[in-house]
Amino acid sequence: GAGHRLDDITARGVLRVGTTGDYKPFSSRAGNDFVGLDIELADGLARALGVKVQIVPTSWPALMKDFGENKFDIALGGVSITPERQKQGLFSVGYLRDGKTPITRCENSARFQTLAQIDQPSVRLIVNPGGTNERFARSQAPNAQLTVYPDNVTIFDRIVAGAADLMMTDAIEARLQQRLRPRLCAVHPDAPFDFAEKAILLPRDPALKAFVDQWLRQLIASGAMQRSVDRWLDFPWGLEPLRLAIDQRLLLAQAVARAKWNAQAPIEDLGREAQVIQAAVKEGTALGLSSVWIETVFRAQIEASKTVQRELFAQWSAQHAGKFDDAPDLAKTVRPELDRLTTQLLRSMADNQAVLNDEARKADVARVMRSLDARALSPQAVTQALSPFSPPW
Ligand SMILES: O=C(O)C(=O)C[C@]1(C(=O)O)C=C[C@@H](O)C=C1
Repeated sequence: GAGHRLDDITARGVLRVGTTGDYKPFSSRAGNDFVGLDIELADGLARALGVKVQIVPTSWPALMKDFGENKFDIALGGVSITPERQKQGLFSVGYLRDGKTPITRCENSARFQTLAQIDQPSVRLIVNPGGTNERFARSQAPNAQLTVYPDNVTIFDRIVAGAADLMMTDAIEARLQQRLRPRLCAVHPDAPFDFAEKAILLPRDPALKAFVDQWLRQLIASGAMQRSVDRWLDFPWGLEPLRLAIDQRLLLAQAVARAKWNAQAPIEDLGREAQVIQAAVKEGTALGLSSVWIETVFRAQIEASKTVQRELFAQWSAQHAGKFDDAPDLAKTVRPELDRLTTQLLRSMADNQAVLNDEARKADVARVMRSLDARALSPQAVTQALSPFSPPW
């Protein structure tokens, strides 16, 4: 029963942790890999309990239902203490004080200082559903035009694109997003509209709560909590577009391989390789990247692509596979797509030059870069593709 969950957890040897994975710096998901301040907290808590962590993905709208259905033991990831949630479970002591503040395109900062300014029919407010942000928007700005937008990750791009005027969210997230998206400004993160505390959602087991509270109090009192918060705010989240470009390029090697298999063409095309490198050097040097660095990165991507293709060819040969019905056209569709990714890769390299060259941030760079979907395709190709960014991988 709920009264003996600490015993259940220790007997099982596993702490099941519910988290949404869509809320930086607390909980961020890439594939099946979760990172962030609260993931680190979950790891630390499990270590203190002498058990392993099992992450259970959930969402803001489903959080309390999943908790009620015992899909996980505890939940964290920027979860605020609210009276509704307190009806269903216990909360640990708070580990971070925060509150709602607007985030908007910087030129609009002066227009959205107060709730009176925001609560107007002409104002287009955007909000993610199911959590305290939606509750705050509906209760504090009922006269504004409200768009409920379900993707917490791309919602900030809607503001950049001008599809919405502002969002009201926790100051810590507003601060982080203004770093990631220079056109956005957190309006008054030091003086939020309200106050809420982030805490760990717990089952109604006083023994578990006593253990968690004691552990958290020590972290807070020693200053370790503040150091973690600072570190996760400063985490190189901005590298994600670079990781995505590398991942997409590797995944596209499957389409290249299918086209070549059907055409019975060789995997290696040195003429095309020279073209790819030359185009990348031209475009990248204009962005301020060194030609040596560009060439190193693109050689690695090409080698990784050939690894994927060779592995697939070996598999298809062994299966005596025939031609594919759905092979794409290499020249008309696949290579233009690769060229588009070249641009994306170079831009994100240029945007992140300082971080990538910072010896002190090597471990964090590795942490962001490692979760590639293409790992399921070929671990060796992933190692090759990532090798220029922080050896050894
Ligand atoms: O475009 C191709 O033909 C590919 O196989 C892709 C690619 C690349 O990664 O850019 C890889 C190997 C070839 O030698 C040339 C280019």
